Parts: sequence; C-alpha cells; structure tokens
Amino acid sequence: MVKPSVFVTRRWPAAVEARLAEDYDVVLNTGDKPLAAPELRDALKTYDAVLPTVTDKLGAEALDVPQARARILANYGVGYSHIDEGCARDLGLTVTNTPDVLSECTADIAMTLMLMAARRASEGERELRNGQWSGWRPTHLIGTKVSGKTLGIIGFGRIGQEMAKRAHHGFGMKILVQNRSTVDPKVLAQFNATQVDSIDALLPQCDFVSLHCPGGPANRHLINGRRLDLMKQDAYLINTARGEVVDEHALAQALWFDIIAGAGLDVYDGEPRINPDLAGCDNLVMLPHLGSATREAREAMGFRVLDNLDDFFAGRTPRDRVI
Ligand SMILES: NC(=O)c1ccc[n+]([C@@H]2O[C@H](COP(=O)([O-])OP(=O)(O)OC[C@H]3O[C@@H](n4cnc5c(N)ncnc54)[C@H](O)[C@@H]3O)[C@@H](O)[C@H]2O)c1
Ligand SMILES: O=C(O)[C@H](O)CO
Repeated sequence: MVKPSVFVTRRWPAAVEARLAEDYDVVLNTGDKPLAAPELRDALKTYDAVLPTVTDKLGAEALDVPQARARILANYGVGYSHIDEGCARDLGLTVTNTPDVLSECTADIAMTLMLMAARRASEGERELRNGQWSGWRPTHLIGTKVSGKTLGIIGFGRIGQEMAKRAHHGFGMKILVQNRSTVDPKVLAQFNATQVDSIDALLPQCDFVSLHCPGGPANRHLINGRRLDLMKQDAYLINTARGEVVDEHALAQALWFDIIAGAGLDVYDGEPRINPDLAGCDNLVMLPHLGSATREAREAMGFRVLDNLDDFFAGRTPRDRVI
C-alpha cells in the first residue's frame, strides 16, 4: 500500500520523527529554518498532509493554493491562531491540534514567570553575572510575596485550570476566573475559585493576572492600555497565551511608568522579533516561548499529531479536529 506523503515544517524530537517515518512517506525540513509563504504553498501542493507549528504563518498568502493536494494540517501545538480558519475551511482542509499533553508544562512556565517576576529573579541574576552583587543586605532587591495573594486567570480551559491547581493548592492563592463561557461550578469548586462577570471587573481585584485564552483576531489586544490602568499598581501580568493578546506598546508604557509592578512574558507579538520598548524594562521577565519545552511534552505533542494523522488516513474523524 502506498504510504501517505507528509511534510514536517520544523525538526521534531527524534523518537517522533522515527515513528512518523515507519508509517508515512516523510519529508523533513532538515535545515529547521522557518518557512516563508511560497514554501508553505509548495508543500500544500505536493504532500497529502502538512504538519505545521506556531512559526508557520498560514494566512491568506500561504493558503492561496487553489489546487492543494494536502487535505490535513496536523498542527504540532495546541494554539492554532497562526492558521487562518476561513482560508483553511475554503480549501476544505481538516485542521488538528495537540491539547492536554502540554497543559502541565505550560502552567509550570506561567508559575515560573509569576515567581520570577514577583521575586525579581531576572534582575538578581543579571546583577550577579555582571559582577555587581555587593552582598546580602536587608533592603536588597525586595520583591512581593506570592503565597496567599489573589490570582486572576483569563481563559479557564485546560492550561488555566492547571495554573489554578498550582497556585491554589501549592501557594494558597485565591483564584478569580474570567472565561468566555460559564465554567462548571464543580470545576470552580476544585480550586475554591470564583468566576467574575467581566475582565474589567476582575483586573482591579488581582495581585497577579495570568492569560490562558487563545490568540487570534478575536483576542487581539484583549489587554490594552485601558485595562492595564484597571490593574492594581502593585500587580503583575503574566502572558503564556499568545503575544497578540497584549498590546505590547501599552504594556511597555505601564511597566516604564509604574502603572503596574511587573510582568512575565513567554510569547510576543510578531515573535521572534521583540518590541525594543519591552526589552528595556527591568521589571519584565522574558522567556523565549518555552511553555511546552520539555522532552516529555514535546514528544507527547508529536505522538498526538501521529494519532490525528492515523485517524485521518484511516477515514476516522481525528480526535483533536478543530476545523
Ligand atoms: N507558551 C506556550 O508555549 C503555550 C503552550 C501551550 C498553549 N499556549 C497557548 O495557550 C492557549 C490556551 O490553551 P488551552 O489548551 O488551555 O486552551 P483551552 O481551549 O482549553 O482554553 C482556552 C480558554 O479560553 C477561553 N477564552 C477564549 N477567549 C476568551 C476571552 N476573550 N476571555 C476569556 N476567556 C476566553 C475559552 O473559553 C477556553 O475556556 C493556546 O490557545 C495557546 O495559544 C501557549
Ligand atoms: O500553542 C502551543 O502549543 C505552543 O505555543 C507551541 O505552539
């Protein structure tokens, strides 16, 4: 039997690439360079399946392929706001993602950012590495206590709930939630959490706010200058969701002029380009999109793509079909 041909847009963990090669006729992007729209269009014309990830901008330009051979985009990652839903539907493409298997690790990174920002960990490390530490003193790099404080979670899905678990059960935090739909009271009860009616009502009540909603046009600049003004002056914003969810210019202003105390970012609008206004803020902790970057999560994501491909080519609805 002829194996379906699949194109993988970036290098994946070796164990997953090996499994993929057993069942499919695989072509890898061996140089691991991010692909431009013409290369993505060629892939869609040439292979039965394209396996993209967050660095592939599958917008109107890349999906302008009237004669696509590909019938499925099996995305490596849970977020798929880099894929234009309307264009994918117009081409009749099935789109799948990789939920659940990275939720714990992404929540771990959100906790890391929260703790690092509150305890000024990046500032401390910079000081040490620059040879500027003059020793312990009672007034040195004073941060904010995290335990027992109030955490607002915007987007209470899989990762938002993992964040609540860590913050409530590990750090005794009070949890407030804002979600697009009503959250099951039994789920809220697990974290003694309260769902708040609106983002505007949530922000002034929180010491920390962590974003866990998807990106995409509907959530672009969900956190803007007006909403940053609603936060407490001693509060912190954490974003592991998508860069476009935060107006980065407004965030840089808020950090620079002490409208809020600090922030922690894992994701950036237009990444890997970094807004220079942000890079100049000392009260900002920055990580390079590390949410799912553990061996365990990255392998599980790849095997989850394989599950989706196996379903699709066996004529079943893939378990993680999103389009
Ligand atoms: N930093 C990373 O490496 C990393 C890793 C994984 C996921 N992510 C991001 O995290 C996102 C969430 O992943 P998930 O698996 O928890 O998704 P999910 O679908 O389980 O949860 C998202 C939740 O956000 C809610 N929501 C959507 N828009 C909202 C809005 N405007 N206001 C309030 N709530 C809103 C939805 O109702 C849903 O409950 C992904 O879409 C992805 O962009 C980032
Ligand atoms: O959404 C995700 O899974 C991560 O951000 C990587 O794409």
